[in-house]
Amino acid sequence: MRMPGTRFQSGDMVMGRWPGSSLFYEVKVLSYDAKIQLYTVIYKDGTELELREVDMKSPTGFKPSHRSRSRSRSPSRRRSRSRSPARTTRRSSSRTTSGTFATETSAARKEPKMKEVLEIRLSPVARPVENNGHNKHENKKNDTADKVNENPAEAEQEKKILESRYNLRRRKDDGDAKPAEQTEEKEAEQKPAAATAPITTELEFGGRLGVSCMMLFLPVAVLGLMVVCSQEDASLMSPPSLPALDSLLDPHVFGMVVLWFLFQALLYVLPVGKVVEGIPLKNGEWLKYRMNILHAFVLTVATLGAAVHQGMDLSYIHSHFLQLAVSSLLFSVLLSVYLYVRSRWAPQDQLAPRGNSGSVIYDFFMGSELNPRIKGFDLKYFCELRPGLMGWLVINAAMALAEMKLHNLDYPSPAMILVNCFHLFYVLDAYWHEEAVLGYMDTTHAGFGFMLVFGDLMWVPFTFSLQSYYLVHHPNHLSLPCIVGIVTLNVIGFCIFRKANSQKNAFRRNPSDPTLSHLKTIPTATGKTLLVSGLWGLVRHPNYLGDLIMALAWSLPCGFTHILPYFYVIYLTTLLVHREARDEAQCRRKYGSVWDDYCREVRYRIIPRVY
Ligand SMILES: NC(=O)C1=CN([C@@H]2O[C@H](COP(=O)(O)OP(=O)(O)OC[C@H]3O[C@@H](n4cnc5c(N)ncnc54)[C@H](OP(=O)(O)O)[C@@H]3O)[C@@H](O)[C@H]2O)C=CC1
Ligand SMILES: CC(C)CCC[C@@H](C)[C@H]1CC=C2C3=C(CC[C@@]21C)[C@@]1(C)CC[C@H](O)C[C@@H]1CC3
Repeated sequence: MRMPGTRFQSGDMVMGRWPGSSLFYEVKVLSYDAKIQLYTVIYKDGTELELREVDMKSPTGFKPSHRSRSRSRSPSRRRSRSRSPARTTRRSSSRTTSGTFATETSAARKEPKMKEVLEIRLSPVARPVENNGHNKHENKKNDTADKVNENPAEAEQEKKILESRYNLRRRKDDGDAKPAEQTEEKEAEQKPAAATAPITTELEFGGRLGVSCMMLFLPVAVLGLMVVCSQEDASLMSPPSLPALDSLLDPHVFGMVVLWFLFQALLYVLPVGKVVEGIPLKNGEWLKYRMNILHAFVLTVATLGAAVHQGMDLSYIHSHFLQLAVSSLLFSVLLSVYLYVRSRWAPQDQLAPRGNSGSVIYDFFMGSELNPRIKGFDLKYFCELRPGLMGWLVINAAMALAEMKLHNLDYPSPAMILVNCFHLFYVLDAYWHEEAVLGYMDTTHAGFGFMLVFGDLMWVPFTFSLQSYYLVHHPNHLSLPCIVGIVTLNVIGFCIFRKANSQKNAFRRNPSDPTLSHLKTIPTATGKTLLVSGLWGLVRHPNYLGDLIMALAWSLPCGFTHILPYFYVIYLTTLLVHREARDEAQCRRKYGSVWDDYCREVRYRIIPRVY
């Protein structure tokens, strides 16, 4: 793609300086950000970094060094042989000239060792996700801490070297990198150019065909599961008796879905709760978010409680379950169309890196705009936590009432109580850690399109509540030891999930946090470090492990007669395995060969000794 006003163009193969050295490697130019005047380039080993124009040269005039022909090694392979990239910077240039596609300028060879180092600007670091607003600057210092090195003096020395040598800046589309300041001198030197969004070339989910199939199949699957769940024989093998199609779309029910969405939107804009800064935009602005979800939850419970007290029958949700799902689907489609249309006018620097392929169907599914907002109203953040997750809890409560009504019970069954309590606890935990969601992958990387809209507004409330829906029609007796066993399993899962997430969030907020000083870490070239001990040394995604253990505990109260209540476990396993692979690819791009070092250190992905 043509990038006006720049010396290098997207797709050009040029020589890019390896930060902290005088070595130049062949790199491919991916894009240019005019606002911060940095090129995103990719090295041959897959490391993506951002370089200034002064650190890039045209390939003509470079000669490969002698040894380069016989021993081919990428910058990071050289590094990984001995040390992490942070440490590599200490090595003398003579030792590092043996890479094939590493070539050294003759001028650079003559430079004294310290002068070889670029004028360094330390990589901007992760934005705090749970404590935003206080420590922007503190983080810049802290994230360079190298805790692998147990000797404080040496660690300090290493930190200084990093700080003084690195001129790396993480790719902006990694989401949490704050654009670095340019010196006035440099700004004057560089020509302004139009901001362009990188074109998505690697299509996920099987590309256009894959996402088209998903868009047709997923809604049908949700409705199919709901129909099967309500039948006496909830077997996936027995053909379900289908409801009349014209009964599925009820304008009254659709009105209720819209009302629910608007009610939650109203609670979101209430001027209560603190406002925090979230992820930065490509133009360097920080988005602001209001944290008032617990207020919204309490007000929702109070409003529904008052409505029930006034005679509203919550079991309406049970009797109109399918219609509600169809209306939510229709609402999701309409919202996704709106999002796609508005994304066509969105500024380039606000497009999501994964949803800008140029294919209508693919971009509609993935979402083109990263953070679509109407004034300050953030549609993605709002949908991720509010109408769907709260709707899920309301559906669960309605199912408990329906069970009592259907079976003439004074109280819901123990199985129903367990399922309701587990789900409530999970959602409340997410609400308690509301700010943490600002740092999760979906918030930082994903565009807001059909996948997430449908996921948030139809998939979450109507598939996550299948267990309680199932129990209405399929009571399951639980003995006391069973109850104790299931609760214990859920507690174990929750402890792993919470500890892993809190540890990572606290570490990203402040890598020098004294409560985490016992944990080992490895540094990366971006200035960020990775945890390699404790839960994060056991597997690469301990938070996923905890989530999966909880998922199992939620299904067990439904017994073993049918597979349907285990749908959530199957879904979550599939989603998290896929998500892990996506995250892995992303981290490999971000951290280069240090990620491989990390993977060697922490061998298993989600389940210790198994996977
Ligand atoms: N119930 C459900 O349906 C779903 C639940 N979830 C849950 O949501 C939560 C968030 O999940 P998700 O956003 O996918 O992923 P994570 O919260 O695990 O975030 C992954 C990021 O963490 C950082 N990271 C990875 N390894 C390390 C390490 N060793 N040390 C420090 N940082 C590391 C990397 O980012 P960087 O280095 O750039 O900081 C990586 O990109 C999870 O608990 C998950 O279980 C998720 C999806 C669906
Ligand atoms: C349509 C597809 C099948 C995929 C849908 C995916 C979504 C349902 C999930 C994507 C990421 C999610 C997260 C959560 C809920 C499910 C979705 C929206 C949480 C909010 C659940 C509570 C956790 O504490 C945080 C999670 C963040 C990611």
